Amino acid sequence: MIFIDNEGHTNPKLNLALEEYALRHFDASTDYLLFYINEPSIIIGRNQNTLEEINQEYIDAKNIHVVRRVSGGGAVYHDLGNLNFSFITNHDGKSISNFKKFTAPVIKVLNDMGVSAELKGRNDILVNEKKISGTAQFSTGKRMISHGTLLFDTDMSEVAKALQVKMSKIQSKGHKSVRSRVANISEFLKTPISMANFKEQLLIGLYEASEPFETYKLTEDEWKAVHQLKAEKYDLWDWNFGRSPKFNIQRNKRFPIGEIDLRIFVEKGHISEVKVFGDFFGRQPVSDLENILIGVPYDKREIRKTLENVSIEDYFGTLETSDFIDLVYGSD
Ligand SMILES: Nc1ncnc2c1ncn2[C@@H]1O[C@H](COP(=O)(O)OC(=O)CCCC[C@@H]2CCSS2)[C@@H](O)[C@H]1O
Repeated sequence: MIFIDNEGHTNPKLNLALEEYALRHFDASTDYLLFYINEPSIIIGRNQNTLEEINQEYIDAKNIHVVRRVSGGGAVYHDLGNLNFSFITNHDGKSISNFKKFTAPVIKVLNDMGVSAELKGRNDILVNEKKISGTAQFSTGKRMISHGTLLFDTDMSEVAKALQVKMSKIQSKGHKSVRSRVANISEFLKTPISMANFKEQLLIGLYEASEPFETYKLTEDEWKAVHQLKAEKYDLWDWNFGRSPKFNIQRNKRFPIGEIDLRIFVEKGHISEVKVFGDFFGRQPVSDLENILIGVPYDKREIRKTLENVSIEDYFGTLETSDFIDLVYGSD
């Protein structure tokens, strides 16, 4: 087993790029272990609709990263109190759902620390019925990633707030997260230890489970390639938001001019169809407004920009542009 040194980076986009790079390009004749800790972020599963998983207003205000990962499963919150472990190994054709193999050594180390952790359900590690770790896998060709979180001393109020979805009435085939009661490992330790110490103990425990163990430092060229993958994938709105499965939203609201009922269809992150119904009267056919919105990324800033020079009153009578934007994107 070779331990990959991530040099203490805490940018989730860089860490996920490093993980994917190692999966695709590192020596396929050996196993790797990577640890990473991310600054506040929500990490979305491969097949999720990002907007159905996040509290957009909250994450904007708090500058929380939103990043999609390559593995499936639900959305989790990371901060500097959450340690991620990632095994990069060969794929034997069977073990793609064999989480046990990868979680067992981690659980053993926790048990040795006096924490009564156990694997529950398909892929959660629980202590006293509370989740302290969520895991997921991804495979490509002969290689696979089996990775998981370890809530050590994460700010739990942030977990709840950042993942509390406000976007209403969305329908999609996106994978929905399974919400659980969560806890920090530090709560279950008799003697308090720091994250650095926890990380070290975990590494030593995993080391004992699979000697020989050495550390690998990436070359300058490899780091360059990791940064390139970050720039071309993990930094992009198209990957983090746009790649969501198609969804539709239905919203209606009563205004002094009458009721407006809206249906929006979003594909590959862009508005593909809009239907506006209602008992309002405008000077222009509302289908013109529907057409203006087609092709626009389903993103509040982009929608605002598109409607900047559009006279909303032409379509509805007395109605503020901001009220219409709130109807299109939601303000709740
Ligand atoms: N950090 C963290 N760890 C464990 N559980 C969490 C965390 N954040 C939130 N949650 C809880 O899990 C559910 C979602 O559970 P769900 O089962 O839907 O999803 C997962 O567990 C995915 C784990 C992905 C692990 C990857 C490893 C490296 S990068 S991310 C969420 O609604 C919260 O209740």
